Amino acid sequence: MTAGQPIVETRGLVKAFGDVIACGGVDLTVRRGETVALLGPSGSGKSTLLRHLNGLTRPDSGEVRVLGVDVVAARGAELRALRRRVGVVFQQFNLVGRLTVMENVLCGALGRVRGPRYGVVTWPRSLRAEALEHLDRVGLADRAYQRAGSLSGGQQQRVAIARALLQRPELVLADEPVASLDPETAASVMGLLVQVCREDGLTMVCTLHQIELALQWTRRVVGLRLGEVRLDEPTELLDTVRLRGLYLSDPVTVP
Ligand SMILES: Nc1ncnc2c1ncn2[C@@H]1O[C@H](COP(=O)(O)OP(=O)(O)OP(=O)(O)O)[C@@H](O)[C@H]1O
Repeated sequence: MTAGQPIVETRGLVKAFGDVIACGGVDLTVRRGETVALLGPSGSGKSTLLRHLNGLTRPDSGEVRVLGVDVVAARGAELRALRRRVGVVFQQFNLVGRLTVMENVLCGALGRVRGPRYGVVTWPRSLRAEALEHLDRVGLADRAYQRAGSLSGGQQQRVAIARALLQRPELVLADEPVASLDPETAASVMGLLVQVCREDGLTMVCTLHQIELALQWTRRVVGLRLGEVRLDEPTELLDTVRLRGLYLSDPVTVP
């Protein structure tokens, strides 16, 4: 893909759960290399929008194209192939606590090997070396053979980032990646996530609750409210006061 090419495109994306309109006709284009934060109050549809991007949720109507793939039409092998190109970072890290840090990171490469793996030594040496490099990038190479469950929340999320990188993704989706962390750890993990994505030229879309982190680390903010895009601007044009407008109890428009 060339620079600036659309990586994510949604057109008229509608998704309702009963009477609740989670996405009310969302048009969104994210280009290669962008780092985008989805902001908005609880229930504004951020996670639902994100889940459409790797086919975890299917829309009632509208189009979703990711990395050139029609996600709405994709099934089976095509959807699995797309998901191998999309790294996901979850709020709760989703590590296997009883496995070592290294084994958790290696799980990011499951789409690149054939057959099951039992223990670190059954993975190709080249993948182990690559996993260790990513652990080094997130500052945890010295913890490679420790049980993942024994790490702090911030460390576990760093392992999850290394796992996502080992997938060699083109797009990273992060659903509230720092919501479970204390403010200082949240800021450093968010900074790390953006830094590694930039270093590798990856496109990143995340949902966030912290306005300050969006302003500090992402290049563009898409503000949602009641399932609609109310704001879509480069971060450099935004400030805390304007973004707080998204969260007011019943704003007609964001100033
Ligand atoms: N699987 C589901 N079943 C029923 N309702 C759902 C489902 N998923 C989402 N919703 C509803 O859709 C709306 C949007 O939810 P969503 O989780 O996308 O919002 P959000 O902005 O990510 O919220 P939060 O910041 O609290 O995570 C909410 O009213 C939610 O209750």
